[in-house]
Amino acid sequence: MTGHHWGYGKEDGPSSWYKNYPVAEGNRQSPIDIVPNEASHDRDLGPIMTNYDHCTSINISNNGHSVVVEFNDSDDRSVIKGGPLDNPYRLKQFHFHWGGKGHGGSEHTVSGEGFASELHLVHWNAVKYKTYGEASTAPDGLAVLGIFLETGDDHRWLHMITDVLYMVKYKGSITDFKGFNPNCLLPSSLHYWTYLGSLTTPPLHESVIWIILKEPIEVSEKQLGMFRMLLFTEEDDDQKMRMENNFRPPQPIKGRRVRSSN
Ligand SMILES: NS(=O)(=O)c1cc(F)ccc1F
Ligand SMILES: [Zn+2]
Repeated sequence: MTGHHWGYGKEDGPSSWYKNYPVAEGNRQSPIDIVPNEASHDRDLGPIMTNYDHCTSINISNNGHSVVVEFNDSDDRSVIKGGPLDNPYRLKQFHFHWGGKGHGGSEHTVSGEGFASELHLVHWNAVKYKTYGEASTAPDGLAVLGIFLETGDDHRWLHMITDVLYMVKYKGSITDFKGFNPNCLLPSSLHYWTYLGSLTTPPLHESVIWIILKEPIEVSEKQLGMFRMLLFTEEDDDQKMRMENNFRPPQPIKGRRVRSSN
């Protein structure tokens, strides 16, 4: 019996995930709508620090839900620390969520406004937990750094990713992707909002400390269009489903507090 099938379509999309993943209706689900003037400014929330050693990227793949760049997480070479985190969290992978041509695409929204896309850098607490799997089910197990992408100028470094997307067009495809330093995808300001939430795809574990950067990065419409040439479907699948709108809409805040760095 393979794991539950889920997707972003009418039948298997976000509104039906609760059937196989009841935590979808839990008290700390993600994403959420962030309302800046309701966020509490916390003086003792320090800056976040990323220390990404470029030689830890391994491969890039299409998992049928997004395009994912995996990292070697066997030591603390590439970590995020500071801010709301009690210790360094190890970079495991990053991936994207995006919309269809011209509308929506991000998962988190700001005052109800969505962005064209959202980049998630996924880290796990290797100080407290032995494996990513164990951390992914613990309330302080994961830290995901979210970065909004808006359309505008070409992003000089995103080309390193969009130029190889043709190699991972189909679900299940994977190719080498070494020497990529995700520091090149960060905006100039590391000011952020932070709150306690969950994975935004099944299994929707409530194990994520979210850190969402306030400043979006700019990418061109052309670069975003490259993501939309990816497919949800496998090479031998006769129906070719374009990979787009792979985002979960905002979930109930359920009394949670969103904190803001200075
Ligand atoms: N979109 S997400 O950053 O919450 C996420 C990260 C994972 F590693 C696995 C599942 C996820 F949904
Ligand atoms: Zn994500």
